[in-house]
Amino acid sequence: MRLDIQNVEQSFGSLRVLDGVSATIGEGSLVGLVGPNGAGKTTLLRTITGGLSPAAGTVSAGDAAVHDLSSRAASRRIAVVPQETTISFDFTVRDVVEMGRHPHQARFGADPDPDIVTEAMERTEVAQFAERSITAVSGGERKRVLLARALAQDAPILLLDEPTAGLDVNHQIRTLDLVRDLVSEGRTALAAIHDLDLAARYCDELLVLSDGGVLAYGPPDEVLTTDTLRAAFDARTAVSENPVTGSPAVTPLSERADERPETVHVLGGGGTAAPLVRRLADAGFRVTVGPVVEGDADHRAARALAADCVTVEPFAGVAGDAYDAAGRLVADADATVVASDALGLGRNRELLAGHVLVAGDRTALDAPHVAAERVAAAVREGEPCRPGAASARTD
Ligand SMILES: Nc1ncnc2c1ncn2[C@@H]1O[C@H](COP(=O)(O)OP(=O)(O)OP(=O)(O)O)[C@@H](O)[C@H]1O
Repeated sequence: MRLDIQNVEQSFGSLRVLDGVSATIGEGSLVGLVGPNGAGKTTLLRTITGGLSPAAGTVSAGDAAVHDLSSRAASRRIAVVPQETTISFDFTVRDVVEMGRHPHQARFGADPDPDIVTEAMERTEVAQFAERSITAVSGGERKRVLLARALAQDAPILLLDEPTAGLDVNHQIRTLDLVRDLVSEGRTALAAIHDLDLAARYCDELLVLSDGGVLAYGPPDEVLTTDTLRAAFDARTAVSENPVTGSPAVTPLSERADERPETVHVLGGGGTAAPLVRRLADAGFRVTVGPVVEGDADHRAARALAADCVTVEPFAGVAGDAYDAAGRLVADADATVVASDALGLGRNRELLAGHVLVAGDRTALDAPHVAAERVAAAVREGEPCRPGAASARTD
């Protein structure tokens, strides 16, 4: 069933939290709702379920406007796993999961499908403590019980508010695997997820909420860019590819860039530049890189940091264009670092004339923090450039 959110507005007193949010979640897809604290994710989820009436706009589940439905009818279409998991009454786990069946029960009739409760408990791995009081299970277990309740509700649309928060790594993965299974069975899911890497790995699309509006909505690898993350979270990040899952991986970087407006150019090759590039970026420098071989570790590090980078084809050698482009980056940089003198300076010697700081030997590889500190100190002192001293070392 499709979920359609059209121009939804929501305010608390004078605080405008949602300011014209629109998105369509297609049937059978899992969309991750991401955004900074206070962006309005929970408010949007509560508005979709009918828990809050929108100040303006509409939410449709399939062909019905949710806010025109009775709460029973709405609950047959949309099930929720809330963020707040405190349940203080002394119900058993099974009682709580059975509550999910209310929308399907006639007032004095039997549940038309009682097995669904057992199945929901098995799928969420809570059956083993079904008869225990809900007050006597851990926070993570309670979260899974609430997921079981939502499954028992057997609604085509599933909303999840931080389904993995407080879960151990094993149950984070199992929970999202289960949500993925539910989606492949045809359910439509919208899940607020703070962990961007998990969101990118599991969701078909990400909806980035920021300042009450939709900042971006699309496949994770299109949405998770350093620019969007800066705009949404006001954070400096590197976006790379998770080597195991192939999905985007977001690494937040420290925010010292403003204190260090200098640019450092790194010359490397064969993976020698990557450790230093990361360290320098983390120390707040703007970093440029190259020439490096297309697709190698140095190139991947530069791409993850959205750093200006000159690349050459594998085995092609550095051709004139790449050489000139690298020359421009060197000329624009406040300092240039040769990550490893194993490169042999060769033609680079010309490139570097007047801009040289050689990190030297294996320091950049084996102890990038030492090399980065050295570069930082030299740049701070303003004397990294000894004209023509291409072979000068600081180690
Ligand atoms: N009942 C309420 N009364 C007043 N303000 C509220 C209420 N509920 C939420 N807010 C405010 O609305 C804004 C959005 O809150 P919301 O919980 O939707 O954000 P969120 O994106 O889910 O945040 P988080 O990532 O921290 O869970 C926040 O500034 C919050 O303080």
